[in-house]
Amino acid sequence: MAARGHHPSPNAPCRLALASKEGLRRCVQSVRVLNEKFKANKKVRRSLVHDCHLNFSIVGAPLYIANEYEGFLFVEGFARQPLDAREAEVLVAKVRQFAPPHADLDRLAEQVPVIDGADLSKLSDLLERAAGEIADHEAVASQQDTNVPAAADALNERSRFEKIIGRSGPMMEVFRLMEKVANSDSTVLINGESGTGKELVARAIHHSGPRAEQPFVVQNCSAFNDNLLESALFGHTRGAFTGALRDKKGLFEVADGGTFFLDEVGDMSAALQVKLLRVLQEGTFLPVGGTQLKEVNVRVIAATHKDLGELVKRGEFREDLFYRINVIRVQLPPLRERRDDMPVLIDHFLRKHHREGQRARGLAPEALAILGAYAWPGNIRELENEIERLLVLGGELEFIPAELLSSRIRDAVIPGGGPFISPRAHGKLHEAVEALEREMIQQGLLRTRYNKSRLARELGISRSNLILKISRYGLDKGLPDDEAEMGDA
Ligand SMILES: Nc1ncnc2c1ncn2[C@@H]1O[C@H](COP(=O)(O)OP(=O)(O)OP(=O)(O)O)[C@@H](O)[C@H]1O
Repeated sequence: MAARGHHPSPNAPCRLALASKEGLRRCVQSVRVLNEKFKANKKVRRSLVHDCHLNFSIVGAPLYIANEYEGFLFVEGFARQPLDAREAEVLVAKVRQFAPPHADLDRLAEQVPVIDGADLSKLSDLLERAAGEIADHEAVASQQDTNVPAAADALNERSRFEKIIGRSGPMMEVFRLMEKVANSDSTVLINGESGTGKELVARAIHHSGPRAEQPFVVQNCSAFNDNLLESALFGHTRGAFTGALRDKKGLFEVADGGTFFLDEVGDMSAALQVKLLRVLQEGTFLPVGGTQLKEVNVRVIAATHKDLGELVKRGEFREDLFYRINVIRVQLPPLRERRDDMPVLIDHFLRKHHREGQRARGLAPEALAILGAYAWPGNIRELENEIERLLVLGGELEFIPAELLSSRIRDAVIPGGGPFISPRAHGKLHEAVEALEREMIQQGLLRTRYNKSRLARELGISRSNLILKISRYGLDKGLPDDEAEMGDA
């Protein structure tokens, strides 16, 4: 609901930090923390304020419809008081991690909007009132449609891991293991290349276990330098370092009662590995600059694309920590080892990214063949991005043709980038001639933007003959109507 859509902030530091994928991820993650807080405490019906990874504030009001928490409305990207020199320096250092390499970071602090005490409480009231009005509106709407609760029940009855798509042998293994670990509290290590769904699996384990109503907190251990990561994970006390103007809770505290997903755990420094081991063994930690141990009850799910066993051998990862987090290991197979899942994944992403007015029902056989032969270094994330792109470019066609695939993918499968006409030196002559004819017509249709009269002229055949061939080769699926034909028909 309210927290689902995320739009670039007009605030300059946020905009720069949102320029990178990691920056966007961290921003979404900061907003999610507020969501988790609301979810964790259903008694909170007023606005809450939370600091994001850039130390800006986010104020959010929970949205309850028929007494069910549905999300929250929020405003983000402002400071509660003008930044002092040290805070400005910290801001620049943080933004630099995410901003494009040559971005101008001068005078960044001056561009931060400030919403102080009185205005902040007005803003909070406004958000609460807006949430109230949405709830009232929804209550009226749901009275008009008594079938809505039944539909919601039907949805809940579907598979526990329904967001994770896959039917291949390796994925069925993963689901079996997930079923086993979901109800336990044991630490889980998820191993897999980038984009194989590690975070998705961690979320699903959390949401199908007893901690589902508690926070799910994510931190990527390679996103920060050591000091910032330590402070993010364990918090700090006022005065712990220059610029630490107040006590700050760490994410382990935020995750208390819930699950902490530590991504890229293999990138943690030796010092932080010691602290993590202590939380795992004793449930306690010391905030930066603190003298009093804090106690938490957090389930840790760690992930890495690295071979931790190998890191242990090289002395880069503590052996005792390795054994502590490697209690249950979920190995996520790369896409190239589960090609049986490609059709269902493609179908899933076509539905997921379908926009109003698009007709695409699938990909043309050539496109599927090329996707099936590609090595997918970026795994499912890369496949999802490609399908989203194809829908933008060819969504108005019923079957998206291979010509619209990214040249990166086409070139990797067919060196030289096509065209897709490959001479056949064997087999029946009439079959080879037909294959060539089909390819020429298909590519011609794309080249002429489906102008059959022009293509018929180019091919030296009559328009009616071309139409017959188009239908014979099944190339009419997704073609615009004749009347809509553009150009000189
Ligand atoms: N089996 C799957 N079914 C549907 N979507 C998937 C599946 N696996 C991954 N995805 C989608 O692919 C994208 C990448 O997944 P995710 O972020 O979980 O991967 P990751 O392994 O954690 O990546 P990284 O290591 O780069 O952080 C997400 O949009 C996710 O929803």
